[in-house]
Amino acid sequence: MSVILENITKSFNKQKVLDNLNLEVKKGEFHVILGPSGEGKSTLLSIISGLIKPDAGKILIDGDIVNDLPPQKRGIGFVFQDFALFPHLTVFENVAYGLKIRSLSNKEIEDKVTFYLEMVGLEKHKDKFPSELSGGQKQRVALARALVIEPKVLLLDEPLSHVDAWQREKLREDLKTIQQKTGITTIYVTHDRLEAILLADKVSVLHQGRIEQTEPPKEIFYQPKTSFVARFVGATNIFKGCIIEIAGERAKFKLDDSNLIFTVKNYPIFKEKKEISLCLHPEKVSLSTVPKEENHFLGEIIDVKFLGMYFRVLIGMENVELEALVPKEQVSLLVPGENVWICFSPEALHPLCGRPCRQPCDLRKCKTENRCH
Ligand SMILES: Nc1ncnc2c1ncn2[C@@H]1O[C@H](COP(=O)(O)OP(=O)(O)OP(=O)(O)O)[C@@H](O)[C@H]1O
Repeated sequence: MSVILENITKSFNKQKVLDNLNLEVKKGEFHVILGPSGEGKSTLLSIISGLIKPDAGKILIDGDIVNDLPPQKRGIGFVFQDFALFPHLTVFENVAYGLKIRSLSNKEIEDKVTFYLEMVGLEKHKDKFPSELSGGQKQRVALARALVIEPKVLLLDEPLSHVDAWQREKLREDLKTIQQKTGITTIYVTHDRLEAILLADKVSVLHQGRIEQTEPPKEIFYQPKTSFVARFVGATNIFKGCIIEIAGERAKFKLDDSNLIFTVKNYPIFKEKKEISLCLHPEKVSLSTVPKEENHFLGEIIDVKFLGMYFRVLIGMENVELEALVPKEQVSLLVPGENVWICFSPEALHPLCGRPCRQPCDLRKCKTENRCH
């Protein structure tokens, strides 16, 4: 079932948390809402489920407006961050609870609970109490309990945040498999960009009460459209400057406060003398002892941080600092104080909007000066 939110607004104590928010989740989609803590992610899920009423706006499930339907009539399964299991009931009884209050027969309850406990890999633990389970197992019970009522939509509120790192990976994989198997429309909120990449068909980034960009994970990560999205997904190199020349497939971009000129792919929104910001993902920068690529600049290594498989390298060049994420094989190059060639392709640079649009931003449609820029 599809879920559509139209112009949802919600304030607490006169403080706006959601501000004319629009969102479209297609049938069968695994949709991740990504945003920092306190941006209103849980509020958004509570509004969809009916636990909280919006101050304004419409909630549509499968095309029907459900604003006035109570939570139990919306056909929604909810998995909370903190499991919210009944401590005095066994795993089986926790999962069976939603079916009992719907007055199903004992046989139907037995069959459905067994089916979903098998799906989440907990059939052997059905007689245990929540206190006898690990965090990951508790969240599997919560997932089975949400699925057993066969909801039209599954909402998950940071379900992996109280699960240890080892179990988190396995549970994340299982969640994706279960969602694909059941085909249930799923909305998953998180502040963790890795979870968003690994799980989502589509990611929506929430900022200042609105969805700032909705796209598949690859586009969100490599083609962020606002500086907030860029920073949040790790595209930390953001340059302000001006398009000074356009020639066919290429444009020249001069950075503010520097003599540096980058060669950029020519985007339809570019015009000569246009002021714009470009972002460059640190992964798209390579460091070399010899100049490579259309963009190559000599810089000085300022700092090197070890991140496991990669090094995060801070390099300075002509009033500009830039981050590169480079594989550890390049470690011999990386000595603070040494010079190094900073290389990247024109395609690695992406234009950003000056300010967010009311609708999720789409630069391809944004050809005029006055909408996004
Ligand atoms: N019932 C409430 N009464 C008053 N303020 C609330 C209520 N619920 C949420 N808020 C406030 O609304 C804002 C958004 O909260 P919300 O829990 O939706 O954010 P979140 O993005 O889910 O954060 P987190 O990732 O930390 O869970 C916060 O400032 C919070 O204090």
